[in-house]
Amino acid sequence: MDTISSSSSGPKEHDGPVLKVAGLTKSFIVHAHGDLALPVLRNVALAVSPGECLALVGPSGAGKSTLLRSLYGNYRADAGSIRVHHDHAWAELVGAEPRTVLDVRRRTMGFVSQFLRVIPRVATVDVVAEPLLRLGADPAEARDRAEFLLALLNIPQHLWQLPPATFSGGEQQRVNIARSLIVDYPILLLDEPTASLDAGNRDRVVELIGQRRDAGSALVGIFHDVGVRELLANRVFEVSP
Ligand SMILES: Nc1ncnc2c1ncn2[C@@H]1O[C@H](COP(=O)(O)OP(=O)(O)OP(=O)(O)O)[C@@H](O)[C@H]1O
Repeated sequence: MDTISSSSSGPKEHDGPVLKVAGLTKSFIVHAHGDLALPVLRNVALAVSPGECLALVGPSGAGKSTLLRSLYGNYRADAGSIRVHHDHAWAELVGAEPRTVLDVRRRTMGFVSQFLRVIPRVATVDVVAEPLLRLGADPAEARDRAEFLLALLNIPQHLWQLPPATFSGGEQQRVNIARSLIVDYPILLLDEPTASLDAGNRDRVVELIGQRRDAGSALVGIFHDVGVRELLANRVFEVSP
């Protein structure tokens, strides 16, 4: 398979960890039950370096998704620190201003989820190109790269001009992967990136993500498929309930 390169500065800028988590603690407050506190993460500490892929493992309900979403800033931590190497410095995400979190997401830390947040009426090729355009890329170059990724991920060409709202689950997932990989993020969070894919597409996505790891991205992921985990992860992190 072709190796893709990006117009962004690329992941290999820093030796040592690019993501450092310490003392991370998170409870959910369940308002329907008298503001009951449900502790999920207690004192989590981890670090991930360029070229590494850390798999989050643990039983269902242990807190893997909560940890991944907390790293991306979707959930607010109660205590602790999430530091990301961003713009040649360290950005602390716990307690950060929303604009800091958004800037880290735009340039440094991508998230590949199972589900595409469909934007109505926007053509698939533009959905995929958008993260690169936001970084100021040339529109023709962003479009070329979007088309390249869509072809690589087996999205038929006649679908590229249509909005992905009516696509199958697996097609939407591949559009989402193309959109998440169009920027060469130094850190990539992966939530079951191959969940609804057939074997051929799963292998292609695994290869693409493996290329990112080998090119120096730091990956943290949830991979329920043991075969996928074994191909991608070089370390595991046990999330305890
Ligand atoms: N938004 C929320 N509000 C309240 N409780 C939540 C919320 N999200 C998750 N939880 C609870 O936190 C715990 C951890 O959930 P989480 O989804 O992180 O587990 P997981 O390890 O990813 O599980 P699985 O492997 O089944 O996806 C569960 O008990 C869940 O019910």
